[in-house]
Amino acid sequence: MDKQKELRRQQALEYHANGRPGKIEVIPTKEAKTQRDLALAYSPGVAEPCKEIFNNKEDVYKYTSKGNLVGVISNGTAVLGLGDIGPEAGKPVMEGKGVLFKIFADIDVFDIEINEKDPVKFVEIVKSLEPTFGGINLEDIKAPECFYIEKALREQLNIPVMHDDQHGTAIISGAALLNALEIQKKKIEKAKFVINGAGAAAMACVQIYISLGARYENFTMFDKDGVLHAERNDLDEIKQKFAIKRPDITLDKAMKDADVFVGLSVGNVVTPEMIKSMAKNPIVFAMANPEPEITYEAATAARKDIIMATGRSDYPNMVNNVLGFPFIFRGALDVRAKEINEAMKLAAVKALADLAKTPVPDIVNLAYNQKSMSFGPEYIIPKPLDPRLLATVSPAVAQAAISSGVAQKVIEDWDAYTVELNKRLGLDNQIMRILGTKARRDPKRIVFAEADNQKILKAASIVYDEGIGFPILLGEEARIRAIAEENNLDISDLPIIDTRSDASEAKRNEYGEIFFKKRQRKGFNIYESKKIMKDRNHYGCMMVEMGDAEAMISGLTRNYAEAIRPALQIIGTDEGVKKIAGMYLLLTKKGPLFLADTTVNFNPTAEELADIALLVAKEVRTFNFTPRIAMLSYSNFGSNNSPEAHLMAEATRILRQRNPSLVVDGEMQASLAFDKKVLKDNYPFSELVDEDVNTLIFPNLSAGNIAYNLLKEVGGADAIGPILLGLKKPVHVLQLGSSVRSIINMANIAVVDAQLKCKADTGEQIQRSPWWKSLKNRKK
Ligand SMILES: NC(=O)C1=CN([C@@H]2O[C@H](COP(=O)(O)OP(=O)(O)OC[C@H]3O[C@@H](n4cnc5c(N)ncnc54)[C@H](OP(=O)(O)O)[C@@H]3O)[C@@H](O)[C@H]2O)C=CC1
Ligand SMILES: CC(=O)C(=O)O
Ligand SMILES: [Mg+2]
Repeated sequence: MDKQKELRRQQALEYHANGRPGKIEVIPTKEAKTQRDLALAYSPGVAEPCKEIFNNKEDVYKYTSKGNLVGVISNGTAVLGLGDIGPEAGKPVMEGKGVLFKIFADIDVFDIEINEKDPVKFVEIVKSLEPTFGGINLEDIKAPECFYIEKALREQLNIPVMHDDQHGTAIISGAALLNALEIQKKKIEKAKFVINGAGAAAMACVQIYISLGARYENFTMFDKDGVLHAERNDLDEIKQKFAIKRPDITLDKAMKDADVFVGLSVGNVVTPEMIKSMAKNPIVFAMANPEPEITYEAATAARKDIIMATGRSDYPNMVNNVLGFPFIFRGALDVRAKEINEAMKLAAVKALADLAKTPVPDIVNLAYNQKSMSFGPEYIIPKPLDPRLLATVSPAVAQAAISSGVAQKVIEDWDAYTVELNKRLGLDNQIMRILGTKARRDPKRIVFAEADNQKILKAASIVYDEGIGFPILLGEEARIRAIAEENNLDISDLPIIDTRSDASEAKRNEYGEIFFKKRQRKGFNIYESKKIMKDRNHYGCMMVEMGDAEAMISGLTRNYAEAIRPALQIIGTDEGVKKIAGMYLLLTKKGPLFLADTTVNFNPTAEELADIALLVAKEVRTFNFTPRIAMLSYSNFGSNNSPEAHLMAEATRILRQRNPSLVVDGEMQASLAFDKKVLKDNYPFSELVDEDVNTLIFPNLSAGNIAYNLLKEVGGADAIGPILLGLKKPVHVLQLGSSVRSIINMANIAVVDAQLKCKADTGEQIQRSPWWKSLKNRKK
């Protein structure tokens, strides 16, 4: 295994093993702290809902989590393309599906791995679980058993049951196929299909293609034993429908002049020659996971007129059932559908296909760092990070359930339903995913000034491996290599600069002279200016200033003020900015919150507080949020006459004067900022009465710093920062004790910041560097 693959393997294992093993946990939805809470949650209080449900079974939806709980159930017989690896080995995938259900559609999941291959017994087991679940998503169960299992469960259960590998895949690939055919100007009735794989996913796909207009006689299908032909006596009823008369057809013969290839089998079974022999404007969906039947690179190199899709997220056109199951179940659960029927599946196909043709919103372009993604060969289906999927696919499915008579609950107000869906999604959990994707589209060079720190080095190697940026490591080479070796980190592609070494002397002198010009009347002579370049923070900032890198990350082991000073001396503040400030982004249950100043200014004046708020507002907008600012205090709108309360009232006044369109109010208590009812009842004049506050400005550094630390440590919020605001170029200083994860988050933010600030620098210099070439090659 090459080193890169080994690293990824280790990271995946570490990801799963770190902290609480696995990827999911159960969290109570009700207060369960006091004796009273416990008496309600459990005995004696719990007996009351029990009795209600006993009298009326339907009330189980009212008093328990059943209505939002899906069972992801597998016996591990066809796990991804890994085959029959058993229920325990399949559990990480099932937990993963649970994660996707939650983050994309706010559906809770119990993953259930069953040690039973006998389909009849399997059905009995799953059937007995009906009381627990609002729906059942069967996963990674091999064909042909899965067909019997799904059919039997659908017939016998009163809750929606869907085998994801069959219908989830069929729905997504059906939508992608319709759009690909349209772009390639082909008619589905006439298209010739080659299907490799005749298992769960493939059989459902071909059946949906038939419902969409494809003809049986235009299919040539293969399984492990070759082409499905009439003389074979091992074909079950479903395979027989696709059997052809010619037993001598091989995959390469079948591919000649085919319009569409669909792979749902195993990786690397299709050659470039086969792709070359296909008809004009071919469509290739190589969907085996994790290795497709042919790589994206090989297929697109073989044909320029191809539309190519895989099941992977790292290439254009990801045709993967993740685009379906969360949203389909959301719609089905919300109308308490008894089943997921053909009408609902076709509604999902149409909704997905149509969504791809509508203008892509900024947030999706931002996520994929595209100026304007639009319907075409590299965008035939919406992106999984598209926040519109939930509010588009789920209502279509719900509507179809209602019209086809399987819904037990009717939605009257569709607008309100859309609002509810969007609320469920919450932009907060998307924000880092979006920033990560954006960073990866246009990675920048990041100087890590303290690369001889184990956490930094680990983060840097992940930043490189994930394509977020190109780390340049500052520090003593032998020491850095030893740490890498000890931690099994591959840093062979990363440049290391020892700022103290003789080899760096020329550069030190060059930077020193420039530094001297900047600081000669501020206490530095030429000798000191050159000498100070031995300091990694000075050297790193000079690299950013001179365009030898686009961003710097420092701190962690240092005094904060000391780490910022070189940035101020060398890079300086943005135009019009008098003072820099520090902000934290906290991902809380109430959504993302931006807090300032948490890091830099001890006791700002009212003018300075207004400056800070304006800097924060600008940054918040780069995250694609509209800033809605509360100026915090212990006083509400003049309720206290102290100088501190006046300070925030005055800062609010100045802010309004400087930017009348800004949504801001204060001074106010933090609790009031989040309690719209109390705000409305008592202060109906406030600008924030109908607003969801997302930005908090604190009266001084103590308050800001204490608040973010409490939110992080006690409130369970994820903290990202400190994000330095107001510098001309991105330099970020880590807080002592930052985790590897938060260093990576900072690198993401630094790269996105650099994309905005250093547009001119992404040229030749990066492209010439060996690590850029190697990363590009890996991504191809
Ligand atoms: N992108 C996506 O969204 C999805 C992708 N998949 C992928 O599709 C693949 C199949 O999954 P699934 O249908 O659930 O599994 P199944 O086990 O039900 O089906 C596998 C099928 O592939 C056939 N097969 C195996 N090896 C070959 C080969 N060398 N040439 C031709 N056919 C072969 C098998 O043949 P036989 O019938 O003779 O055993 C069988 O028909 C997996 O790689 C999976 O990851 C699955 C679901 C969704
Ligand atoms: C995507 C999926 O469900 C599979 O590959 O099995
Ligand atoms: Mg699957």
